[in-house]
Amino acid sequence: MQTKDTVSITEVGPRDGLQNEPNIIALSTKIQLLERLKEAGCSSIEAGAFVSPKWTPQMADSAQVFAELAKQRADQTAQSRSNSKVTYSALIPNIKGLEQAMLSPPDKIAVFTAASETFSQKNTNCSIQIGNERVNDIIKALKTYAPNQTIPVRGYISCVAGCPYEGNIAPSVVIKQAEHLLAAGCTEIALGDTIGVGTAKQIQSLINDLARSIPVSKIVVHFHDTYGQALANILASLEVGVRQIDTSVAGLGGCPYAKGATGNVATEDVVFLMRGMGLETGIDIDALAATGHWICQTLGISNRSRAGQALHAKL
Ligand SMILES: CC(C)(COP(=O)([O-])OP(=O)([O-])OC[C@H]1O[C@@H](n2cnc3c(N)ncnc32)[C@H](O)[C@@H]1OP(=O)([O-])[O-])[C@@H](O)C(=O)NCCC(=O)NCCSC(=O)C[C@@](C)(O)CC(=O)[O-]
Repeated sequence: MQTKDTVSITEVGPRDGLQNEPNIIALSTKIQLLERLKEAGCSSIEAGAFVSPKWTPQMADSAQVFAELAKQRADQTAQSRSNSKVTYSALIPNIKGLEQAMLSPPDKIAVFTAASETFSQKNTNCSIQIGNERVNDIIKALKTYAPNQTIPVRGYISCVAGCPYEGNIAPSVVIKQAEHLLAAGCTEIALGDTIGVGTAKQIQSLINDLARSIPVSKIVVHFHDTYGQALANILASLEVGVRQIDTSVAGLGGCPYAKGATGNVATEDVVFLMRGMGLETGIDIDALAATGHWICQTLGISNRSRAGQALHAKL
């Protein structure tokens, strides 16, 4: 449960970030990244996706990732388990994905939909309506897999501030979609500005509109930084009560179905901002910056975090 001075960050680099890398990434690199993020204090991490390997080959080894996480947890003593409790979540598109995920159950699952018909087709090969039916099926099936345990379900909505194919998206479509996801049993709604076109006033207005039917405590902001607006949009979201933010270490990522889209806002930049505002994230920014530098070196890519670069230059 968050207090007034706390912000909850979900690190999505291992999923949203790595899914876009052009080269296949070794399982050991993924495991090491997860370990380093945990050591840096990240307490909520989206660790993989049980999507079709034909569609997103970088996530094809997610079953191994979650098996390794389960093994690590089993090897820990009860004491160290409670000291280092991290919520690992997985993206699930359909029943087949859920079946595979439940072999080493994630702590949380994330279903994903869109506020744009065209994006829904490009990303999941189905309409918004069919996507919603899949969400209903997944949540219903989840109860049979884990009858004695409540596994929280995040519901993503892509393209909340604009679509690469359809342009403007009406807030009413986002609201309707969020209401559907909540009614289906989602415990939180992640607003994806997939192509980073949202601006502060627009985002604030969307959240205020949404907050009429959804408690703001259930809203997560998931901003890509393509147009350099993500930090401003996070600040605007905080002003209207949002306390859950998605970020990606070193700004890893992009979107395979949105040309030119960059990664999520960098975790280092957000932690730097939160620290300055006196909002606690539980993340050690130096350890995080070292992790951002390490993963970029390992993958041979540039670090998109401004704070991460500055902190690393001082080392
Ligand atoms: C939804 C599907 C699966 C439909 O894909 P489809 O091709 O329509 O699936 P299908 O049901 O027709 O089945 C075709 C084949 O795929 C297999 N299949 C079917 N499902 C699975 C599965 N789960 N895992 C493994 N295999 C699967 C299935 O078994 C069958 O195999 P075959 O008989 O041909 O050998 C596909 O479109 C898909 O995987 N899409 C996901 C693409 C993706 O990873 N996108 C990125 C994540 S979303 C995102 O990044 C946005 C977000 C969340 O970050 C928010 C934001 O920023 O906006």
